Amino acid sequence: MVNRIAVVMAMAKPSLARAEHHPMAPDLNLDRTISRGSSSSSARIVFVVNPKGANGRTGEEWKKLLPHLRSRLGRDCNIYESFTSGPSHAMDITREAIREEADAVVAVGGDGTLHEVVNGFFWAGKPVCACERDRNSTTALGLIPLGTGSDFARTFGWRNDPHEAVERIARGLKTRIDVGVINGDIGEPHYFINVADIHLSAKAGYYASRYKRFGNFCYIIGALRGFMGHTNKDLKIKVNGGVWEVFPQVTAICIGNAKFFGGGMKITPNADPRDGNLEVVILQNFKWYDFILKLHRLYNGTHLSVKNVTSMRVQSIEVEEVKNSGSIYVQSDGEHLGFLPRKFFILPSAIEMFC
Ligand SMILES: Nc1ncnc2c1ncn2[C@@H]1O[C@H](COP(=O)(O)OP(=O)(O)OP(=O)(O)O)[C@@H](O)[C@H]1O
Repeated sequence: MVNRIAVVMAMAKPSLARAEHHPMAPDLNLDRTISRGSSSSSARIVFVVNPKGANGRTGEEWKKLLPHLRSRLGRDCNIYESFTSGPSHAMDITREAIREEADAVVAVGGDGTLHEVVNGFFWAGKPVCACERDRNSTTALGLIPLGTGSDFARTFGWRNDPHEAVERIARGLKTRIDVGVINGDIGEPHYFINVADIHLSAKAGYYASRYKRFGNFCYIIGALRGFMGHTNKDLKIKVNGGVWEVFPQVTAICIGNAKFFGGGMKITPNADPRDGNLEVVILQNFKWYDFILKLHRLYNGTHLSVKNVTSMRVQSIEVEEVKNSGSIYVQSDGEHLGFLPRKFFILPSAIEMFC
């Protein structure tokens, strides 16, 4: 699909008129057309760029990448770029791109940007679709990992190397991946692609996000801040719609569609975003010194045999406090999502992704 024709540069804003080379679909009302393929079948790819990702590095790397992007994809694709103006904007851009029949939406940034793009694939609890489009042709997801942690990419062994990422898109190979869903008192469901987590790690992540300017060091600052005032809590858990079970003195629960979080910690080492399951890892009765003694095992994914660590594969899991305090943090893909109770479940093969 992605290997033909010539580069056309159009640096002005695209009009709402139908694209000259894509008569069946309207031009995308996005920030800018970077390059225009010359065939009527040119794929339309929207790059959603967070210019502030990784402390501004994403925006700079994106600018440097453009000449390569044009030369590698420009012959075959109409390429659009759209810069996010702030939190949640990537969701709106993605929804608009899907409704306007984009062939792919590519998140350019970190896990937060990817998370928002994934959430943009859904609206009011259903996948967004282009009304007039053939049911068999959907919008694919792509990723140019350029964030601080870029943890989702690690599951596939992808580096923060934008040239490699462009190559994956150029190859055009795709795989269907699962998406996690979170329901709670938040009205609409929320989606995650990487890891959702509860209690200490989620609190640490909440604080880490305030210190992204320090790069990966933000996770250490977040962890130290998370420990302040932390107490392990008795939680009730229901797996796959079964019976409620009490897990005493829970330190953290991590629910992985993929393997890594917190800037490279292999927390759910058996998770695979293509297997229709979530891997749940429960840490109980951990003290601060346990993290120091066992940190290397958390990073290399050998912690499942450690005392007070439980793991299971689930399709759904509900988590509540035994005594409700409303203060147990919940995080999804590194984004703060409020507090318990919550239900998590898997949507198998929900999105097609360049791999
Ligand atoms: N223009 C913008 N200005 C400020 N914040 C933005 C802007 N666009 C998006 N954001 C927010 O920035 C957050 C973090 O971005 P992103 O995930 O790309 O980088 P990161 O946090 O450095 O990387 P990682 O999540 O992999 O650690 C996103 O969740 C998004 O809400």
